[in-house]
Amino acid sequence: MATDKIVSIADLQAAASKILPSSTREFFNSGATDQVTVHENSAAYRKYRILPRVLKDVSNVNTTIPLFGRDIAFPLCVSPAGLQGMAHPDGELATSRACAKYGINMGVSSYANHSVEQITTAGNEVAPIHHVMQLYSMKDREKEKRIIRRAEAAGCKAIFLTADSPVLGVRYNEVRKTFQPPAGLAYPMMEKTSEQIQQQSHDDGFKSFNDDSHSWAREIPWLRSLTKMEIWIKGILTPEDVETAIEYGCDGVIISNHGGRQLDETPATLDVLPACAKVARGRIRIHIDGGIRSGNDIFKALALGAECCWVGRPMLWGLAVS
Ligand SMILES: Cc1cc2nc3c(=O)[nH]c(=O)nc-3n(C[C@H](O)[C@H](O)[C@H](O)COP(=O)(O)O)c2cc1C
Ligand SMILES: CCCCCCC(=O)C(=O)O
Repeated sequence: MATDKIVSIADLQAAASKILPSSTREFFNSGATDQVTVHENSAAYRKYRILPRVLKDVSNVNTTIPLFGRDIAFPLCVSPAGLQGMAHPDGELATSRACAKYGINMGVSSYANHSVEQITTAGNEVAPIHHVMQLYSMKDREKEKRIIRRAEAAGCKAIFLTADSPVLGVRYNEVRKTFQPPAGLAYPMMEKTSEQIQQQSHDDGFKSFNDDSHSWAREIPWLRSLTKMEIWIKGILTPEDVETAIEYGCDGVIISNHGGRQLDETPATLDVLPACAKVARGRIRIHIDGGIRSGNDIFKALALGAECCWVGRPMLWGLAVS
């Protein structure tokens, strides 16, 4: 499809899906087991209709919102997603430049194929942009500390602790295709070269780093003792966990099910948003991701209690066609 004919995220997905090799396409597009949650994340937005009031002056609308100490252009940011080098050689550098160009913020995955220093520099060369550093709870706490220190020194404003991944989701397509990151891609934040990555299966790689004994009491005070960056929890789906995040003094939560890639048959994030926003009562920031594919979707999420939306796959599809 000619890029000037791409007018929607569905078009972008179709165009990217034609270009990408099948194992990359499936790694990006699919989710865990039967992908019930992948589909419901987007379907949930179709359950709501928009009732407009008319004869309102819209000649001068302001879509900005404050986030991490400055205004972003509109209530959308780019979720942390690993392995962007599979979509485009510039990977996260290109994402950072695009976010800067459009005045929004970016999450940097611990499994980025470029370093946080390179990524923050790339965006800031275009325009001022804020980044957040995504973290998993790691077995090697010294390595985790080094990631935090590097992120802080590179100017990141927050840690997004991903809380929904004690183990990597069971993704049938990754098993069927024996998914392996392509040779040549490294994880500089995890201090892993391409050669080291190739020596392990994708799943074993994740297991070898990830600490499945994680807990609120272990992670949050420890992170707080190490950094002045804001601490957000990514992957919350219940009002009870919003309340716990408040008790632990977290700055924000991302209502997220990891785009349906972790535990399948968790509810669509939009469906749990109102109850989560209700308990927050302005005591903690509430953002959302999962299945957001249009301005209408952003409008609905904001109407149901989110302050800002984040997107994962649309950015990967954009990288693939650029
Ligand atoms: C290919 C891919 C890689 C991802 N990698 C990470 C990651 O490293 N860390 C993380 O917290 N979430 C990761 N995510 C989840 C995203 O941050 C986000 O929660 C999800 O993509 C949002 O759903 P959407 O893709 O429907 O917009 C990844 C998602 C995709 C599609
Ligand atoms: C060993 C690499 C794991 C990358 C994990 C990225 C991720 O969170 C995902 O959803 O995939």
